[in-house]
Amino acid sequence: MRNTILVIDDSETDRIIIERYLSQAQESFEVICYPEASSLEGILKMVHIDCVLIDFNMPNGNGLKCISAIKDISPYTGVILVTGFGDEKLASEAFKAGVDDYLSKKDFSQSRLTSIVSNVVSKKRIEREHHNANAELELLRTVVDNTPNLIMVCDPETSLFITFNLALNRFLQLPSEHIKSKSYFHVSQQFKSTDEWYEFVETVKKAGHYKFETELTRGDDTLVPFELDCCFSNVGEKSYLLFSGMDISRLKQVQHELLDLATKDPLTQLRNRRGLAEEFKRIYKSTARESGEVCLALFDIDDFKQVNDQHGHDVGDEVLVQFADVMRSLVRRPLDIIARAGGEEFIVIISDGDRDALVDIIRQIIKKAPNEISPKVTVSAGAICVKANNVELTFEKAFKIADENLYQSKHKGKNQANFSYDESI
Ligand SMILES: Nc1nc2c(ncn2[C@@H]2O[C@H](COP(=O)(O)OP(=O)(O)OP(=O)(O)O)[C@@H](O)[C@H]2O)c(=O)[nH]1
Repeated sequence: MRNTILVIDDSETDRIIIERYLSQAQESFEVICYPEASSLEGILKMVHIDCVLIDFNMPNGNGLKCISAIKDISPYTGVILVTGFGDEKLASEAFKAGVDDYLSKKDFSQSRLTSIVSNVVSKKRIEREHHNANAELELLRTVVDNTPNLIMVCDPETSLFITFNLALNRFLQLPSEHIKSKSYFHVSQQFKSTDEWYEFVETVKKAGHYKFETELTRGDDTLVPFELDCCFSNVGEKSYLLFSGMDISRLKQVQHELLDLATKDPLTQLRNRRGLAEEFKRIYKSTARESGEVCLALFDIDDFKQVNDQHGHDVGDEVLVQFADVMRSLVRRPLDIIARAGGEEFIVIISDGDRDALVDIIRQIIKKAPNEISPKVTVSAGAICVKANNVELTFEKAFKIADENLYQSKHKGKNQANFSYDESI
């Protein structure tokens, strides 16, 4: 790399000697010479100068006066004061003013000149690189502190926080000195013991990079869903566990809302038919394991067209909502399902109980509906009740049989339920 040296000396002979010495040096120097200091500021602003050699004694002022100007404009340009006198007092004054070195014309030689210039140039380069690295670090720290993501660095041995960003202060509502005495366990209930922590550390070590979803405890003790990205970093002899955590509560809420939109009937707030076949399969399998009964029933409001025709569509809607409430009041076990199949048709899947209890729930719905719904309506049902480990039954087949029984109920005069049991399938 070529270094640019600016020589300011009113003696032409000295300028020529300095230029020749530096040009012949092993290091690559580009030399610019000026007889006086008036254009110093302009040059420093326009050209990158690695080092200025300035003569102490010049007709329009001494070199010392220019030093602070050089330092102000270009703090990482080296300054070497050149003088013909060379006394100790001047040297100490020059260093106080900020020169990087001092060269007396008395013991001027090519090797002395080039070695002083080289040293000053490399010293200033190191200072500049150091300054730039610090500035980059500071910039990085600002970025890290301004990211909304949680950045946490933990000791893999103790799980203690080594360092973290401001987002963690805000999340925990704690000052840094308090956080530094805490560990990852303070923010997460993910691990029940230190053994589980070590197991996790090993998993990250093996995977290199590990991403997972978890809940972190905020300062106000609320649990917030987070996606954590975790990896190992070695600095010197020590290993650190780095976490970068993104708050995914909004994402989870949107996912939940989308799932609701996809699976919920907006009028009755019951679920719709989506995913019902898989759910029936799951319930059927687990009931079969316990040799229990499963009942699938189809309900249809009788003469519903007349309700709409006589009272209007809005009242018809209200009837549907009221019937949903009637079913909710009777079908209440955690595994039970009530869904709107479409129009005025509903599906109930119940499994927790013996056959008589399940049949009774279906009959109670039919009995309760006319008393609870206004304008008064009756309801018909078709159902299938089976001992789950007795017969193989898919949702589609159960639905078809229940639908045939519903047809029978309508055909026989409505306001009733008809059932099929495993013996007849
Ligand atoms: N208000 C309202 N009406 C609906 C909705 N979905 C379907 N319907 C109406 O439900 C009525 C169903 O009529 P039908 O299929 O003839 O049956 P029904 O009058 O109940 O006669 P049966 O089933 O034989 O007792 C139709 O008039 C549909 O327009 C809804 O979301 N809201």
